[in-house]
Amino acid sequence: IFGFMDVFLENDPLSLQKDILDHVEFTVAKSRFNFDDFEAYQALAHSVRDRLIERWHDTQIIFSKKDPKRLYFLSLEFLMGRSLSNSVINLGVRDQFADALSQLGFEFEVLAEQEGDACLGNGGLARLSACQMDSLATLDYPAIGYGLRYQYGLFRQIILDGFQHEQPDYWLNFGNPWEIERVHITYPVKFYGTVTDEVLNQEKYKVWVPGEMVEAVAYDNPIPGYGTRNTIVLRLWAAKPSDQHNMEAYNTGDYVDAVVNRQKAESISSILYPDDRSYQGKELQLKQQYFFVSASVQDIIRRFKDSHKNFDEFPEKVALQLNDTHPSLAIVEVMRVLLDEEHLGWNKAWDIICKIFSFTTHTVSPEAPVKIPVDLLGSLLPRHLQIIYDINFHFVEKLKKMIGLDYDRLTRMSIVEEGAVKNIRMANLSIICSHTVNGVSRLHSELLKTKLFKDFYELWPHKFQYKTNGVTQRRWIVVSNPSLCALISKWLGTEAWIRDIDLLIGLKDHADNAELHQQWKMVKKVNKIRLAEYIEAMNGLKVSLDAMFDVHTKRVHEYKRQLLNILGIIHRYDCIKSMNQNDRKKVVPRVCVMGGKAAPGYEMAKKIIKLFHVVAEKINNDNDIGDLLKLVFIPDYNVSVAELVIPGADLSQHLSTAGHEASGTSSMKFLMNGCLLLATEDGSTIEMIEEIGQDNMFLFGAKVDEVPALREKGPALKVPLQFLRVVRMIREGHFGFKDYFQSLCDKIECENDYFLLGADFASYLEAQAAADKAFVDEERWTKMSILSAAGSGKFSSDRTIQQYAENTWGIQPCRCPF
Ligand SMILES: CCc1ccc([C@H](C)CC(=O)N[C@@H]2O[C@H](CO)[C@@H](O)[C@H](O)[C@H]2O)cc1
Repeated sequence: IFGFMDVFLENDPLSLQKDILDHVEFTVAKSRFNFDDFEAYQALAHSVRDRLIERWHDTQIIFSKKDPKRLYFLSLEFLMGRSLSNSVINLGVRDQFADALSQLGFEFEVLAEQEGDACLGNGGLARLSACQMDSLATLDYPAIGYGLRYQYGLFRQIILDGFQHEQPDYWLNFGNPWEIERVHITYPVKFYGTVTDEVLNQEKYKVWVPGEMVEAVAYDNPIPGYGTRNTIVLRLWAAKPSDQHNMEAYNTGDYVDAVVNRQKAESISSILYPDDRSYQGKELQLKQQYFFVSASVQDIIRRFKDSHKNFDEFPEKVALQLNDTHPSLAIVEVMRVLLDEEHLGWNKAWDIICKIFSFTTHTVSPEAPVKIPVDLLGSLLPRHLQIIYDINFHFVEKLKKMIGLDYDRLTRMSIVEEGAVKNIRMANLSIICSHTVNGVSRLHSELLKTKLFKDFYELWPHKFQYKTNGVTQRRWIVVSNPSLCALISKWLGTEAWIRDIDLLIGLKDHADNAELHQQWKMVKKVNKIRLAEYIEAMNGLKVSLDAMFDVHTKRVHEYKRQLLNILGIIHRYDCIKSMNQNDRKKVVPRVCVMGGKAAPGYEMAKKIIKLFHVVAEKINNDNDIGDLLKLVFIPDYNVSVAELVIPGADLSQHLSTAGHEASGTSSMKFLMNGCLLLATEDGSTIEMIEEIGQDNMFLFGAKVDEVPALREKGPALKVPLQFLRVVRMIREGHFGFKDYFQSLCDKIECENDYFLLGADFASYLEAQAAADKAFVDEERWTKMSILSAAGSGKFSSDRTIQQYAENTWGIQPCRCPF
């Protein structure tokens, strides 16, 4: 079509060597005869980037030619991790680069270790966004991700004497080869100020006169698809001082102050809020949310107006996805622009809003939905508050007609929460203004319909759907577990599963094949060795490869019940201690691996991390125990650490009290890597049972509909003696820090035990015993492991994105033809 095919960059080892050495000399500016691993990594990264940019340009050409409906994915968090390995694998040039490097005397894997993680997010929601971007690109959907370019990502977790300490993550210290600064793509963002009325050709319009302006600058991160030339973009905004500054300040001599003031602008996008529990109501957090929303909306409308005359087509060309409520101000911002700048009038503007927005919520707990104090919103965004009041007025008027004067319900559904402190309910705003409201698993969606958003479901049942989460098999098998990737391709006789994961089910036919069993065990061994080496390097602990590697890695939260795991470990230790030599021979050796960050202000979570360390201290140094039980806390758990831990796990734990985990996604990564799950029937685990069968999992605990009754019971609730015993051991200081852990014990004793650790303890121990029993039967375990991977296809983010594209966004693939 374009007749300039031959301009493409060559990928033969010789051309690659030349490109890398050119970047050493001209990009890294080091002599091509003397450069170290990090400089080699930087040169390698730039060579790969060149190929990403080339494909990105070709993709943009197709998109602007075909002018398809586009998806705009708005998320305040993207947990991208490392880009090098994923990029060369999706570009299909990993081996070529590895060859070129080895001829230059470098090893690809060694250079890959030089890259730091891009940790621009907290946990589940953030990593899900990254997996979904990979699937959007791979499935050739015309999409753009919008977010914030934090200068400080999620804090580095340092463990000192068993306590978590946070260190700032200045990840841009040595530059970032995976982004392209778009100095010409900038937008002014306004804050504060007043709203006045203006009359234009007899029409009255609102004009917002801001009190402060900053500049948003775009940084583009190319996202390559796998097995396609399509490469889409993740556009992250950074705040810069606006050059519209009032000269006045300078002339009055306080020049330095004026410049310092300017500098302050940059702080808006500087740091990620490390708390994934609830909105702190901080002004800076709200400024961040509006800053990225305003820049993104201006960019979306600019792109639309570049090739469309009027807004009638807008809903046919634009789908806006709200990743939880954090970007929901986008609704009000689009309304403001359509009203105040495009002068479309209320009805036309409102009609467009209701056709373009879709909202996905990721939380179940009633207190999580974001509420913004009216005062704060009114001072920072005076025009937006007016529009929210108008939206609410129209909504409540309509509601009255539909449900009559049921004041309780009207009050519950109002966007404005009256009370001592008036708040704006961002979840209500998001539901009212979105055509679709998605949960992230089937159970989650049921809970939204019957509890969290019951009023809205009864009003608009058609709006409520669910898209069970998924993870990308490119990063979570091909990149992180190359030996399993090769084994699967060999037994399926194709690599097509990497783009079409349902083919994985083909492994089921070989689930009893001894040869596969032997090779499957070998792959797990290789990955356990890699994990054991990392543990020894990080913790100085030598662990036995014959032990069951039992892994519990995720953010630390009381509802995720890392404490239940620790109580189970203390019970196991206590049992072993009271055994005679002979019985000890029957004990299945365990290496209990825990990892995860606690939000800095989350005291209880930090106590749980400390408790794990003091219990580890006791058990790991108890000669009676030896290799029967070892505890390892992996510090600073992030994406690249997960890529190393997950392939090496035999068993992974997902212990959330039923009804508390919206979905869970780490469980999906473990499943894909043939790791068996010990879990409660919560979130997406329920759908896993349907896919692989409960015989291949170790399930325990109260089911979601049993929880309320158990909570009712309070002090009458029967808890096993073993539970009381292990809690008493902690209370009595068996592991030290007696006083420090009292509050932790208080929270799990009888009526306070909101997350039902006592109620679930007995069945938890049974599930653990069942896992021990299965583990010693290697062929049974290996079969369960093969069937777990074989049945994991549903949990690919490709399936999730396909469902969103067809049922929510109404977008079609637009593939680069060459
Ligand atoms: C404003 C503070 C804040 C920041 C992030 C969040 C996230 C929504 C928390 C989160 O990551 N939730 C997790 O989302 C995953 C992806 O859908 C789910 O799999 C997890 O069950 C859910 O806990 C809440 C509040």
